[in-house]
Amino acid sequence: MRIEVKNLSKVYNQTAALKDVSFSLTEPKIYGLLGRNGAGKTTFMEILAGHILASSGEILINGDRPFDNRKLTEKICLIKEGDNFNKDMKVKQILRSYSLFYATWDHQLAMDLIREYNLPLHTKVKSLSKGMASALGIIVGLACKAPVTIFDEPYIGLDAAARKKFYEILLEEYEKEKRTIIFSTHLIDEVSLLFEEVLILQEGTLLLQEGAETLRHNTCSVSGPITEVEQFLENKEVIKRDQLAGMMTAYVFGSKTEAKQAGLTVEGVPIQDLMIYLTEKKGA
Ligand SMILES: Nc1ncnc2c1ncn2[C@@H]1O[C@H](COP(=O)(O)OP(=O)(O)OP(=O)(O)O)[C@@H](O)[C@H]1O
Repeated sequence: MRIEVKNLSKVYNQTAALKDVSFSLTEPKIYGLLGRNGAGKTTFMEILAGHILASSGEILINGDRPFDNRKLTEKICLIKEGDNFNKDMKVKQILRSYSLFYATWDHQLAMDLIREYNLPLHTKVKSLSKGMASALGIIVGLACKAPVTIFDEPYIGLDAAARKKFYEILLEEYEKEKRTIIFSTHLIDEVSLLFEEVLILQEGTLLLQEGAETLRHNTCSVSGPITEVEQFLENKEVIKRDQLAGMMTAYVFGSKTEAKQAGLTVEGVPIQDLMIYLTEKKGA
């Protein structure tokens, strides 16, 4: 589905959460929506899902506005950090209600995931542990197969193994059938390999929208003796430098080929460090 964000602003009382943001998501991809605390990510995702209204500007999904638009919201699923479900309903009832809402619901996948995450079908949401409630969110987000699926820090309380399983299944399902997945997380290093495109919000404005491959291609981590690394860094934009025992590792904008030719050890730059650098630089 084509998502067009046009001059989007949202003001809560005195706080401007989004300030005249414009961009488009034109293809089904896995998008990483990143940014520091309070950057406006949740606000954006809630407007996109039709849960709240913008103060000005708009989001159009295939040309339509999502707010109060049942035909469109049946194609969008937002899974948040918590409070996704009615606490007095049992897991089984939650699955049933979502299966009725989403025409694309995959019952078999939901049942497989219930087994995978060992969730009790007859327990009320209020009696689930934090991790179990997150697992239920993930199950719903995956099984609804909504053409626009949004995960906003969906895994509070889930352990590392359960999160890894989630990433694997997300990728597996995405490979079977591409859809627009927007993923917001602070555990960037864990998830960044999934991202095909990265958007960074900074204090309510869009700082960057770039293909993940391009980001990886245009940056590199170089290591070697301090003098050789410093020589390579001359006239380049440096993201980060670390020194230890006469050796230096630096993250830098530049081509990996050039760094290899300089005899340095070359690796990729973690997207998390890039995000920190870009948001600090703008804020400085
Ligand atoms: N309901 C609300 N009422 C008042 N201010 C709000 C409300 N929701 C968000 N804000 C403010 O809007 C700004 C953006 O918040 P938002 O939750 O969208 O950011 P975020 O990028 O999702 O942050 P985090 O990573 O911490 O979850 C913040 O300054 C926040 O305090």
